[in-house]
Amino acid sequence: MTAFLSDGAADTLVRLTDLTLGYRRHPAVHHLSGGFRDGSLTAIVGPNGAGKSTLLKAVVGALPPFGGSVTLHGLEAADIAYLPQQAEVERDFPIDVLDTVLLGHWRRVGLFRRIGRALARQAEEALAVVGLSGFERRPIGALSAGQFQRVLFARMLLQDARLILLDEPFTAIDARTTADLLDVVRRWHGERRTVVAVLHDLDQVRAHFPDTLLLAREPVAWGRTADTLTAANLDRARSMAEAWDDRARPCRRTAP
Ligand SMILES: Nc1ncnc2c1ncn2[C@@H]1O[C@H](COP(=O)(O)OP(=O)(O)OP(=O)(O)O)[C@@H](O)[C@H]1O
Repeated sequence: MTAFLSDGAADTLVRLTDLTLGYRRHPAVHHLSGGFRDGSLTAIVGPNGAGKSTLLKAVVGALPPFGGSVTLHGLEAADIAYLPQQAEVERDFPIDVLDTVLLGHWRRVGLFRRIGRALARQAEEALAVVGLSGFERRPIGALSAGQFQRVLFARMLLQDARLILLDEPFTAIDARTTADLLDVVRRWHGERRTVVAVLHDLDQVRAHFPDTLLLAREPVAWGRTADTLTAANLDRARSMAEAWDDRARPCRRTAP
């Protein structure tokens, strides 16, 4: 059975209305409607190229929709933390771990305000939460992929965002680091922040994520994880992705 979250719920923090997204007029996500509830913890899953990263980019406002809309209820830019895929994060510049974490504050304190002792202490505490005490003065270029991901989570801890969007946060990350960072995700959920994560490990999703959006260019199902990740829905997502033609012409379907 296909379940869809009602997008009219009063506690919806992010509402998607008949959202169609794409690049250079080629659609990547079609006619998606639904909502992320305030305080919910949602996984977005689907085959490669299903439009998962594209959807996160639209929610942060980095990609204007072809059609439909993203409505953020009572959220400002500073309330949103977005972690792109590792491959998209630049770490060639000479900056150390502590300063990277402190960048989590820039939207609130401004780039050129002096960082006081209290803020530096918060950054150190965030590093302790992710298991990186003692790494403060290490250049970020000298970290392993897992250590760097811990730094980015520490930065998000400092950001104190209401909506946290994570794009494949545990890809190429070892089991120990994944477990530690999943603890951070659970902590955010316990604090009633809204967390949305693009993930590929379905066992991990079933174990830790109460809600799931299954996407295959078009939405397949969106609701409680157990109702969404059924064999039938997963089969459907697979066949929808295989049937997709990347050279498809711009979408002409009208809203239902
Ligand atoms: N910058 C871009 N320019 C043009 N097309 C793009 C761009 N980014 C993504 N696409 C295309 O949009 C479609 C959806 O891509 P997207 O990265 O959102 O998928 P995904 O579900 O996140 O995939 P994966 O699981 O492989 O990360 C794909 O066909 C992809 O090739």
